[in-house]
Amino acid sequence: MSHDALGQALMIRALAAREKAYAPYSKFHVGAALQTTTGEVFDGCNIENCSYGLTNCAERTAIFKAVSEGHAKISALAVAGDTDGPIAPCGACRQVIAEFAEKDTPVWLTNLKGDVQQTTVGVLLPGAFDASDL
Ligand SMILES: O=c1ccn([C@H]2C[C@H](O)[C@@H](CO)O2)c(=O)[nH]1
Ligand SMILES: [Zn+2]
Repeated sequence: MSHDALGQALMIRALAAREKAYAPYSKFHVGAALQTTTGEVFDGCNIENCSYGLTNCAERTAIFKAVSEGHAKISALAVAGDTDGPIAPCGACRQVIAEFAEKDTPVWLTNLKGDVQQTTVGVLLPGAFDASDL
């Protein structure tokens, strides 16, 4: 599959996962989809809680699903939300993404209008704290 086709497939999967969002408080629905280095695809949605700080973002839901199934290496990621421009992952998710991806791992950020920003994990979190700093 070409790079562009992979991005398209993951964005479609992220948009589908977004439909499952549990977001009764913010009403802001987000979906994410990733491919692992072993070729599997995992997706996730945001899951809120009445104790707001316990919310899990879509990106981390997808990553935790993959890691808990034994796939701890991400080779590509897409995120979709109903934003004006392409969605911007929060800082917490950028750090968690960095844990399981390489700096040059491609990331597609999109919205419901079809705006797309193709970036990389290293651009999303320059100067990341990582395991080599420990
Ligand atoms: O990239 C993002 C940005 C926000 N959210 C969620 C968290 C919360 O449930 C809602 C509003 O911030 O959107 C995500 O899941 N991913
Ligand atoms: Zn987040």
